[in-house]
Amino acid sequence: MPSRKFADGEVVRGRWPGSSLYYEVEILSHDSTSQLYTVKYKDGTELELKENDIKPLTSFRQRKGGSTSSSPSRRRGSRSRSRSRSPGRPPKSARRSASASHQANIKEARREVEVKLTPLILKPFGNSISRYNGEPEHTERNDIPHKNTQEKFSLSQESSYISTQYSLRPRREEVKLKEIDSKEEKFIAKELAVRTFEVTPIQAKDLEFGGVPGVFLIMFGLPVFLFLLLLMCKQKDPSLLNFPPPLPALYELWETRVFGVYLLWFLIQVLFYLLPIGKVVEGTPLIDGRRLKYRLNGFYAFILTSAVIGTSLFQGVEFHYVYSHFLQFALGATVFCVVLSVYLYMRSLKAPRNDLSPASSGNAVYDFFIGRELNPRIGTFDLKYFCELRPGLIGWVVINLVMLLAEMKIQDRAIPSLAMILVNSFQLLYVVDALWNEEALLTTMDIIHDGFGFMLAFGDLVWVPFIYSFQAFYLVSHPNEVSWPMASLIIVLKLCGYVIFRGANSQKNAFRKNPSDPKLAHLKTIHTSTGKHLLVSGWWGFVRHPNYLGDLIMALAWSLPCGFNHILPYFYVIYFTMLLVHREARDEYHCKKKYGVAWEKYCQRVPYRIFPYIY
Ligand SMILES: NC(=O)C1=CN([C@@H]2O[C@H](COP(=O)(O)OP(=O)(O)OC[C@H]3O[C@@H](n4cnc5c(N)ncnc54)[C@H](OP(=O)(O)O)[C@@H]3O)[C@@H](O)[C@H]2O)C=CC1
Ligand SMILES: CC(C)CCC[C@@H](C)[C@H]1CC=C2C3=C(CC[C@@]21C)[C@@]1(C)CC[C@H](O)C(C)(C)[C@@H]1CC3
Repeated sequence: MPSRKFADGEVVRGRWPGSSLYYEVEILSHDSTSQLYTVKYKDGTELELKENDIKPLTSFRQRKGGSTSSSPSRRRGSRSRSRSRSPGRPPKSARRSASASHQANIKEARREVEVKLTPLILKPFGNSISRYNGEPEHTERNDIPHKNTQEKFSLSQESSYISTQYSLRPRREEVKLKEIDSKEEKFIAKELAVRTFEVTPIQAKDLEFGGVPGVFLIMFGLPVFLFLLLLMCKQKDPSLLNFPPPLPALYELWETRVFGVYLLWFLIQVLFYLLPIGKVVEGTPLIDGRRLKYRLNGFYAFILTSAVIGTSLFQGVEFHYVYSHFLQFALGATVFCVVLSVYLYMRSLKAPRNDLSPASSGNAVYDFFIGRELNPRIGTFDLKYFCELRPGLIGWVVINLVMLLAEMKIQDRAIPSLAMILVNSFQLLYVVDALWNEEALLTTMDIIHDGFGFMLAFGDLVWVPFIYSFQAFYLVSHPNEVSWPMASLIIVLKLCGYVIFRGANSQKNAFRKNPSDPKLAHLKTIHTSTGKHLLVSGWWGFVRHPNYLGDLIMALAWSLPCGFNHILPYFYVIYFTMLLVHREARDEYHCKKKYGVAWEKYCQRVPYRIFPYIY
């Protein structure tokens, strides 16, 4: 049996493939068949190396008077670029978790290090570390001499992501490096000037949602559609074959008191958001390396809201008012959302370029919809983050409760129907889960890529509370008796969906947080040119979006308690399938750009997107 020279866990120097440069790595495992070692660089990058490409730490010459200035952060002072991750600068979490002896090893190794790891910013937009270059082996490219800065930094017009690349250079090239750095800076500054929203040609960017006409239609069509749906649902026979009821005039729907109640609700949620309880975490790095801080207190806000609602019920507050003025509330929320969107657009005109969303295009209509500013904040108050989880999502649960009480009142029931209980508890679980796992929101497309504009404002503040509660609204005027065997089947379906949804989301979040989490050691991964890995087994080896699959199964379980008399309560499942299929396509587009051939490899290994053997 062939012997191995290095043991698992040993800290050694590994050659950066394609170069003669060595970096400190940790041996993770050894494959006796291929004779390859799997090693991990300090940034978490894992590679397979031959034994010849690995040297013990002791075989490196000790630098006299070893300065520790090899750290990119020290060399570059406080400039934001130094914050980018590189094999030479491990992420904070990795630094924290290392043992004391390992730390000593790292310090020792730093003194000896003969090379520099320089993160180079290639693109001026976005806040995720990504690049597209069409090949999975980032290691091969990094030592290519960059004679032509312009060529090296050529930017694909449609990409909106910041790209970070590790450049490996011997120490003696420091002076040259500085010259290149200053060229890079000039180039990036020039690029920034060119790639502003004012001058970016719209046609050069792939606009999503059908471009300007598409978003125009969505912005006017969706509110009208919302009111039509609610009006149809209130009809005795809500068949689609029936002529839709006429939309009431705006003045008939507007009630200042309702709007006041809505504002009060919003302000209570603002107050809860501002409470200094809950842990503070950092979001993903922004274009300039900054990481915004977010307080995770959504779950506390939910508990406090429940206490307020419980007390109000006890005090005899008439919650039926919300049901009897449901359309007026929907209009109040829509007006609020339009005002908010105008405010968001106006303030974005003054926002620094670095704060713009990678999705913004330069077209006023499109940007009003998609959101021009990525993370609009008033002080530490993050408007998008707040709206995504609080007033709408918690509001949805409160509206469901209102529907449950309305059902009891209108149908003269002593207890709510089983169908209503199922719908309420399933959706309550969904919302509590979102608030409990609040941190996961920070890596969603909405936070990382989309700006805060009409789309998310309307989605968060109007669509979620007034459409996602549609099944409960339907049951108030269209009772459906569910048998216990049927209820049991629906519960099993809901739980299956939840297990897939939560399992997939938790697996990915844990992997992104710590790729070498021992709990995930059994999972297979492929590495990508960005240094990040993609899971190709476990949930993410089943289909490419297992979390969407779970979410859709849950959506079906929410509609089934409404029975099969009408298609209307299945509207959510139909809409949600369309939303997630479209979202999957958007994500696919971004991932292809980010991961290039590695993504294609992943698609080959995991051919189905959402539904196994179907799509
Ligand atoms: N109820 C609702 O109305 C809605 C619910 N949702 C739910 O929100 C959740 C978040 O959705 P969303 O933000 O769209 O996207 P995902 O949580 O699915 O995240 C997609 C990202 O995950 C990473 N990724 C993709 N494949 C892999 C892989 N194989 N291994 C590791 N990482 C991978 C990529 O980012 P990177 O590599 O950069 O980490 C990709 O961009 C989902 O559960 C969804 O169902 C979403 C929309 C609406
Ligand atoms: C109507 C518009 C054209 C589209 C609106 C889409 C929005 C309704 C959704 C976009 C992404 C969302 C997410 C959730 C709710 C719906 C919206 C706002 C989410 C908060 C639901 C709970 C989940 O657990 C989640 C992962 C936190 C979701 C994040 C995305």
